Amino acid sequence: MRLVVVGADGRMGRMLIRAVAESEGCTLSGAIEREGSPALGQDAGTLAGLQPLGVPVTDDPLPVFAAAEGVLDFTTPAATTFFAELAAQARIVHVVGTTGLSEADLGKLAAAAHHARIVRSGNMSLGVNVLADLVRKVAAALDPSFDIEIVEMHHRMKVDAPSGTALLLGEAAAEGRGVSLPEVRVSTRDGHTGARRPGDIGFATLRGGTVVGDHSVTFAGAGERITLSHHAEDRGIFARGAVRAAQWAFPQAPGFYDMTDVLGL
Ligand SMILES: NC(=O)C1=CN([C@@H]2O[C@H](COP(=O)(O)OP(=O)(O)OC[C@H]3O[C@@H](n4cnc5c(N)ncnc54)[C@H](OP(=O)(O)O)[C@@H]3O)[C@@H](O)[C@H]2O)C=CC1
Ligand SMILES: O=C(O)C1=N[C@H](C(=O)O)C[C@H](O)C1
Repeated sequence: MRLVVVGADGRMGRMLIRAVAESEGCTLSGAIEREGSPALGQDAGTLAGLQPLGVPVTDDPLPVFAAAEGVLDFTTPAATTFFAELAAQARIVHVVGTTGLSEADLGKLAAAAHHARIVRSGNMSLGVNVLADLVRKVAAALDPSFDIEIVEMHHRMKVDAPSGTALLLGEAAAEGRGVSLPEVRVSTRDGHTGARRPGDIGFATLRGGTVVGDHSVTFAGAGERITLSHHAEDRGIFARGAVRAAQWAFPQAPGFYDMTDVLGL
């Protein structure tokens, strides 16, 4: 499968180039960066710490998308909605790892999914998606008097909060409990907040250092607590998940999919 990496010089972009190069049945057919990026013109393999792959980084996505079968996109919301339109025009697979997307951004992706095969997830790792399944089951099994709190920690450069993974886990908890996350979500607490409202799902965000991604979901009841957690140690888990998603989506019909479809969860 001919794959393009957009945001090629990013933390995930470089990891994705490596994952594509190491995946059987995949070749890197293009690497895109934004206009003015110092990576433009460099070989994508060299950029990712590999031998040269003969793929120069460019800021012109049109010819690159036209010659590709899929695009791996871990960039920014503005870039992702732009690339979704191009992927729809080219009728190719678009794997979206970008987090911090607004409802309006998601609407644009849904529109693009009439023609593109889009797989989007706040976390492309197998471990987190299995964790989400467990969270859904635990939330359904426990009575609603258990308070649900989600804590995440990421590196100091992360720009969005709560993380896409925290929101994915919150959605799983809300689904298990049969409630709508926007109605029970509490993402900030400061000052005299009053007592916890029964049924709320709380989010706490920590930022610092080089943490790849830590998430935990605590179910706190009267006299007991259950905590389920995941610790990402290497961004390769997200990159390999993204390549797997692209390969899964290749034979599918146009549509909007997520990692539960890819992994059959
Ligand atoms: N779903 C998942 O499993 C995971 C999701 N993520 C998400 O992926 C996203 C990227 O994370 P990360 O790699 O750490 O971030 P980085 O900032 O390191 O990488 C983003 C890259 O995209 C580039 N970029 C921005 N705009 C454009 C554009 N218009 N065209 C081409 N390239 C562009 C940036 O360039 P420049 O810096 O020059 O602006 C940068 O190189 C985040 O939203 C993060 O939360 C991360 C890990 C796993
Ligand atoms: O920005 C990151 O680094 C990560 N972002 C994703 C998120 O928002 O959950 C996935 C992973 O935790 C790393």
